[in-house]
Amino acid sequence: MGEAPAFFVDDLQKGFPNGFDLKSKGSATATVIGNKAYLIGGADDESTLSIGVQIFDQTRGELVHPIVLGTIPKPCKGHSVLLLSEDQILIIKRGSTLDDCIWFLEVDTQYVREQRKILGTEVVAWSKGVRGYAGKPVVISGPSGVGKGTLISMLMEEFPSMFGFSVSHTTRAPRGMEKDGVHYHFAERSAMEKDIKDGKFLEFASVHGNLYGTSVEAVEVVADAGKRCILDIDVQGARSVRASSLEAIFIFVCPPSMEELEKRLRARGTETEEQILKRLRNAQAEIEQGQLSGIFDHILYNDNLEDCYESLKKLLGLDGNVIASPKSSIKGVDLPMDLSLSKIDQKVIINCGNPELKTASKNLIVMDLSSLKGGAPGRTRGLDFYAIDSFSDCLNGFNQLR
Ligand SMILES: Nc1ncnc2c1ncn2[C@@H]1O[C@H](COP(=O)(O)OP(=O)(O)OP(=O)(O)O)[C@@H](O)[C@H]1O
Ligand SMILES: Nc1nc2c(ncn2[C@@H]2O[C@H](COP(=O)(O)O)[C@@H](O)[C@H]2O)c(=O)[nH]1
Repeated sequence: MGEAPAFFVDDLQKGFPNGFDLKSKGSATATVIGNKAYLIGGADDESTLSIGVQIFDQTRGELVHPIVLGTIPKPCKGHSVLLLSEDQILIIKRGSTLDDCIWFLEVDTQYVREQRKILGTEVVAWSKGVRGYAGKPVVISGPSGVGKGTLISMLMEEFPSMFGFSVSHTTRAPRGMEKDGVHYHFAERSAMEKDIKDGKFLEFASVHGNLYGTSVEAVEVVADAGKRCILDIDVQGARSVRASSLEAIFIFVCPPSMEELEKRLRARGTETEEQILKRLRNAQAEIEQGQLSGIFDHILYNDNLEDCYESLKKLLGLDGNVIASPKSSIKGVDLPMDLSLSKIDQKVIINCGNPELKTASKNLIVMDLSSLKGGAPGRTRGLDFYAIDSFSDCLNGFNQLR
């Protein structure tokens, strides 16, 4: 037998701890984890309600305003919460489409703990649930001129619906054909430094005299499109991502020789002589680190471009046996304003209680937590929904799996 429904979460909303002013018009929810109550929501006006987060520390009797990382959900007309674990709260936006209704507030995951240490204050992080089964992000590193950009362009051209490029920020000047927002977000150093301080970057590094970095948003945008994210970053950046909680595949691209690397850099014709020399000086150390640091899962040698591209596809599982993503069962539904949530083992059941639910005669929508991957920093991938007639369908299905 599976477990009985854990609880109906809306009950939580009735019992705020005493001793503080919630400043809400009755739309906020409180979820208690240990000695902390996470207060989510608050009124902007009568119709749309922003989803702010405050923490009431019951031990100290203090209301804390945490640093909130990740993209904050857009205001909505109301929300429901469900405590998933000691480190994560599920938020369902009422009256939203299934593509924008599932959000996770991480309160004590590995990422949040790391950020709390770095930022020295209370931190929470949002991660939006996105549909689709895109694989782990792919980090590609290697010395300047080795051909990373060329390989990535080939991949994106052959598999446009599968991969999306993480557009980095940089303080370097654009090259002739480069477009802001496409190749890079070209940024002022002071603005970028402020954003780094505010926790908006997954990683950053000083490379060849300029600042480069991957914003959390850059990775989220790709996941929102249901695509697999590709990051073209230097070895220091790869090291930071490896140390972070973003699960990724790490690939290092090596040149056949330093002479060939120099030839490619010069032939590209995008750098001054001084910059070429700087990049070549840095290349030697990067190649050593790439091969010996243990950061990378795979090393590719880019001698012949076509051969190297074939090897890249092979290690990404793209050599002819592309597995089709499972199709989501429900599409195009708007969740009603009036819903309740329950949890049976790894399944969250959204009770829409509305026979006029547009897609189906069924009022119970199931979301399977066991298929979820990723999380902050970035999106929570692998979201899928299906409809059932009754709670017993869920229990039966669950029993059959055992
Ligand atoms: N296997 C190869 N053989 C010959 N030329 C190549 C090969 N791969 C890439 N190139 C060429 O080398 C040059 C550098 O490639 P690319 O710009 O992709 O390097 P990169 O690693 O992205 O560099 P950076 O880190 O500076 O952005 C380009 O002109 C590209 O056409
Ligand atoms: N750590 C990071 N490194 C990055 C990022 N974006 C690019 N890069 C690396 O910088 C060098 C130089 O790039 P170029 O476009 O000026 O030739 C190259 O090795 C890139 O991989 C980033 O966001 N973070």
